[in-house]
Amino acid sequence: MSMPTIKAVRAFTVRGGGADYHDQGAGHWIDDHIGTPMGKYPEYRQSRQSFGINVLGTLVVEIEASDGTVGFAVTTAGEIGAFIVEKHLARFLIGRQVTEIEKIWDQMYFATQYYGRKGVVLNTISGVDLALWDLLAKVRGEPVHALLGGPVRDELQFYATGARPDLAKKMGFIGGKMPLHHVPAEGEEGLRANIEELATMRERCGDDFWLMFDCWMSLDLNYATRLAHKAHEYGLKWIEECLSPDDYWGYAELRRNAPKGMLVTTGEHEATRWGFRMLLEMGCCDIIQPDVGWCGGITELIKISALADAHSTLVVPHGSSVYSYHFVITRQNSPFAEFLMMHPVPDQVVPMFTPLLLDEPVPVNGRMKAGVLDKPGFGVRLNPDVKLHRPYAVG
Ligand SMILES: C[C@H](O)[C@H](O)CC(=O)C(=O)O
Ligand SMILES: [Mg+2]
Repeated sequence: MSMPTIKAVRAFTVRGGGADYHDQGAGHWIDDHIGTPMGKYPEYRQSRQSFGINVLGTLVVEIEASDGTVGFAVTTAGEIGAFIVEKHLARFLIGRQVTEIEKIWDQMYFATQYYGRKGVVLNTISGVDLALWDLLAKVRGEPVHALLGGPVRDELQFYATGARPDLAKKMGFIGGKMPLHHVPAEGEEGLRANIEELATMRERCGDDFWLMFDCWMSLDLNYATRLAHKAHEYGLKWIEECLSPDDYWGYAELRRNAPKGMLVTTGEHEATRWGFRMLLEMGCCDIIQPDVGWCGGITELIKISALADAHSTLVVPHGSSVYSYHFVITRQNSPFAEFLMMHPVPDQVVPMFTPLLLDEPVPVNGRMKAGVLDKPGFGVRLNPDVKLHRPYAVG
């Protein structure tokens, strides 16, 4: 069977929400005194935007095939990503068959290795990879999950990430992960405030609802260990991303020190099979949380997930909307998924990448039927009302 070839690669940037979900307006829960590694500086404590969490913006990668089919994907990489796509990566795609995903990934990774390996370069490679999967699935007239082996369950179950687990419970989610608001530099008072918040949510949500803390790389080992033990009294299910992603040794120690029954999770800022190999072989966590838009795309997540499975470790991808749903529905070692609450309060469910995509599915009563994903590609369209900017158009 002759396959179409790749005719054009285009990279756009977008501001305001979308894949850079931290790029929100004023008053959003996601920018309200959340603990970060910059929290040691009082002037950067109240707002993550104050230290530039949203400087990148969204990158949209569009890939057009010789038969006119267009695949696309979105990730967090903005103008830097657009430069890398148009000036460097496009050469590995133009003229290739749409099936050559594995070879293209290998060439993108090793051609950028001298300045890449992680971070914005891997976000960008992920965006190209996801657009290739979208394109191939559209050419074949199938959903991406079918290319990955098909669903292993009838529906996805979600926990919600947001400042109000009590509201998430009312909306049918299986759990609520809240941001940790105070960092070690805020002392014992901050630690007490963190625990009081958990106690309040436990009171409102009852004993059986999952509650988790997302610590967004903001703690040190000693504080994380103390927090974990105090939070255990309130049945905290897991403690997430406590330390720097580079501190594999700290994570291994934290996992040894954590109270029995509490899970240690991390990995949303980790990338590639080599990065996750460190987390898995060093026994850093109970659940890995790769973001498919940052870790290397679907091509790399397949390898990361297989490695995790061999280490009896669950894979619950970070955010990433449809790109994650199409993967999670196909894997036994991904028993549930994350839904990031992007409503500012958040008292209602809105699409995670709002307003960038059309047809982006959302959980209903904390669940999503597999059939909702039965559309060609990732099943989403770019919203024509959102203004795209192409800074590095070639030719
Ligand atoms: C709420 C967290 O600080 C972050 O914005 C999202 C995240 O880490 C997660 O969803 O996990
Ligand atoms: Mg997180």
